[in-house]
Amino acid sequence: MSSLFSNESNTNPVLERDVVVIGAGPAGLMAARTLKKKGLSVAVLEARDRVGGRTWNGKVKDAEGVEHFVELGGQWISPDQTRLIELVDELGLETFQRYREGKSIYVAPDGTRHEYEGTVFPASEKTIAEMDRLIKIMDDLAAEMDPARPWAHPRAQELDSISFRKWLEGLSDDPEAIDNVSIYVASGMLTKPSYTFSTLQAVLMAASAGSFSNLVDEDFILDRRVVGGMQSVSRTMAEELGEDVYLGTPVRELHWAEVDPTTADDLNKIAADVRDGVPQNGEAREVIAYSEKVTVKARYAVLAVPPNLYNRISFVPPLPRDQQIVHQHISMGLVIKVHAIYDKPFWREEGLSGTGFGGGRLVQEVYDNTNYGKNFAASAEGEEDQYGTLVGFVSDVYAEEMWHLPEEERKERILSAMADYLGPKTKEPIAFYLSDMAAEEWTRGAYATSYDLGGLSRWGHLQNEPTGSIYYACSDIAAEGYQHVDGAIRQGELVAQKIADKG
Ligand SMILES: Cc1cc2nc3c(=O)[nH]c(=O)nc-3n(C[C@H](O)[C@H](O)[C@H](O)COP(=O)(O)OP(=O)(O)OC[C@H]3O[C@@H](n4cnc5c(N)ncnc54)[C@H](O)[C@@H]3O)c2cc1C
Repeated sequence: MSSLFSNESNTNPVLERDVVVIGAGPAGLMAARTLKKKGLSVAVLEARDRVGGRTWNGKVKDAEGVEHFVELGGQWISPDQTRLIELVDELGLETFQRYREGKSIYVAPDGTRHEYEGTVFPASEKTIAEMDRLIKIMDDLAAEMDPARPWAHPRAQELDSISFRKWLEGLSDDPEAIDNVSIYVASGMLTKPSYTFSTLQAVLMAASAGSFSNLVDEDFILDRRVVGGMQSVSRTMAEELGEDVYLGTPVRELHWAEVDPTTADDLNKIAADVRDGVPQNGEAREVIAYSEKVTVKARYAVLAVPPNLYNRISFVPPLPRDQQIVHQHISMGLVIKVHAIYDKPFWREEGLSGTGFGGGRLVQEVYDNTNYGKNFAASAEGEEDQYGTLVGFVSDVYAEEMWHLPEEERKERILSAMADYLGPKTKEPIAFYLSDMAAEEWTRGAYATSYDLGGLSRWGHLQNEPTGSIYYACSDIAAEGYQHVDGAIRQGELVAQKIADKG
């Protein structure tokens, strides 16, 4: 079979390991850590020059040159994310709670600003009752779903054939209630417009977090952060793995099977075929992962990259037809994470928590994201940062709109939208930074990938099935902790266990 890498001119060092792990995000590192603990040898090949994937500690400078700590990617942990909570503890890391004292702000569709306490938006009684009714319907559906097998839900096909927006519109004629309920999954989680993904996908998001009511409760879903940033979880695992982690090493080609030549169609000149990912009568064979720096021969591969990036790797032979089709129907969402730093958390002096919501607005959610513990700024161990940080999110179609604006106009529009919640001081941060991973070659969007309409019920059952000796691990194909770091950790551990069980 012709190949860019498997030829005589390739003089890269060849490593022999039990398992080659592709991707040093939380899923890949957890897989490698677990495999190593079970006595298997590993090599982790990571495309970027850092570990952590979509978790990433960054910094932004103010005009005085002070560097402020920002989390460019994943950061929050909720109480149901028990495997991640345990791991943080095992790694000797600590967490702190998001600031939540004081009143929250709700900006209604007519632009009026309301202060409120608790988790119920101060909408009209009718809208609140309607939201409660819709949330209850979602809770009931989520309770019926096994998040490991959403395609097995009794109404899977029906719920997967209708967009979340259309489905909500069929249940309610209150657009404010629909906007407010849909943001928890659409802009708030899948970061796609609610008319582009199915109700089944929305129910999965709820089931993976325990219930839809959990998604609605920001004090639950955005509960704690890791002192030193979520990337510290990956960094600490990578430190343990030491020289087994190879940075700046994108895997370009993965050899995984011998095809059965008898399946070739000579008459029409169609190459031999790989059926069902089980060549050689079901025998998995050695894999060889090629990169520009090293080649790894291994008994198994763990592909720990988001599904939208599978096709960046050249599989030799090509993957079975099922996989080739499925991978075309999984795509990343799109969201800009806004970081605005202030001399102090001014909103607290006004009795505000920093939390604000407004369904359908440019910035639909803002939170106090003030740091804790020693990072880049002047704070110390065990103390809160003296600077105040706000984080906001600009999702899907709004994110597209913002990137097409000149930089100053973009900043002005976003800060004005945040000021709708927390007042004019919001417009004067001492430092400002927008993170989104759409321009990152090794992610290409945020927060995570999901299926297009109908995809989950049609192909979801294939996403965790190994292909020969290739095992898939990523938060985006997780059950509990779906699209979250907890899901990545669970997935990494699960595939490591499956491989170890094979011996
Ligand atoms: C802005 C943002 C905010 C988020 N907020 C939260 C949050 O608050 N809480 C939460 O729990 N989750 C959050 N998430 C999601 C969370 O970060 C992800 O679920 C998690 O990082 C997924 O881990 P993973 O290992 O599955 O994939 P990734 O983190 O994407 O890691 C995959 C790794 O594979 C590497 N890679 C890709 N292709 C190749 C190749 N060919 N060869 C070698 N390496 C390759 C990549 O460089 C990357 O390092 C957020 C994500 C983003 C982007």
